[in-house]
Amino acid sequence: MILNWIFLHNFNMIRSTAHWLNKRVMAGAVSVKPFTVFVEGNIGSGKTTFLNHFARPDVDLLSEPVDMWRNVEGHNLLGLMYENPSRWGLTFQTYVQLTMLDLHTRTSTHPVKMMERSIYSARYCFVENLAREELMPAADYVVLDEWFKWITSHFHIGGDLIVYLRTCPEVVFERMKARAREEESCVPLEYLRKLHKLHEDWLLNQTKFCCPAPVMVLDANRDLSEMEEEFRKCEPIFSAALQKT
Ligand SMILES: Nc1ncnc2c1ncn2[C@@H]1O[C@H](COP(=O)(O)OP(=O)(O)OP(=O)(O)O)[C@@H](O)[C@H]1O
Repeated sequence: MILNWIFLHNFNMIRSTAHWLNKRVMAGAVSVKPFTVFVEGNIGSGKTTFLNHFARPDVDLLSEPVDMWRNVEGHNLLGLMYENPSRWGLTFQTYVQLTMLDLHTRTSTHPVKMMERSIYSARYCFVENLAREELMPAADYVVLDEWFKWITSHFHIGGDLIVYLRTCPEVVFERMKARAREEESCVPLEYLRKLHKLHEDWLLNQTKFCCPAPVMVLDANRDLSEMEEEFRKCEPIFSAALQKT
């Protein structure tokens, strides 16, 4: 039932987004502001693979933000955050917010801009999880939230579409173990379950936080080698933007 709903919802959304985008392209709007896609999903859901699938000269790809957090003047902020979230949570999240703002505000001459994650998932999933798990003092949470609200009300973050790579926590847990990223070696399945729930509430159920753009849901549980088929569902939207060139 829910899968039918997702399919119909996605189909209608692709049609209306492609139509709307065509109108923008015809009006020449894309050259001013690229069609901006945020690729979201749990850890290990295949965001980088998705972005790489769309690597072409006309698409501006901003992928692997995690690399920026692993070496900040010699400090591995991601590693510190996992070692001691209560001590380093605010430091790490402040830096994530800064890097996301940098990526959001970078200008682009390409008709399509695709970003891995956004300032929204940082706030609505990761910061929220730290606070709920009481790994972040209430005062730190409030300060981060004040920054978040100020940034999102004073800058044009401007997402046009969110692609949600939807997975089961158990599936991404296996992928995460297999890729063996050093900082993630102690991440338990429970952490992925909590992040999954936060993504679901934000992007699918839309119960707690507002969504900054329409959401397209893809089944990302399939083997990464089979994901091409899912990725192709986005082609009509991106082709409409690329017609400009
Ligand atoms: N705002 C954030 N706060 C805390 N940790 C974060 C945040 N964003 C990402 N991370 C951490 O960074 C690491 C990378 O996660 P992310 O989901 O961004 O990329 P990924 O797993 O490499 O993506 P994929 O495998 O889908 O391509 C994870 O260990 C995750 O917990």
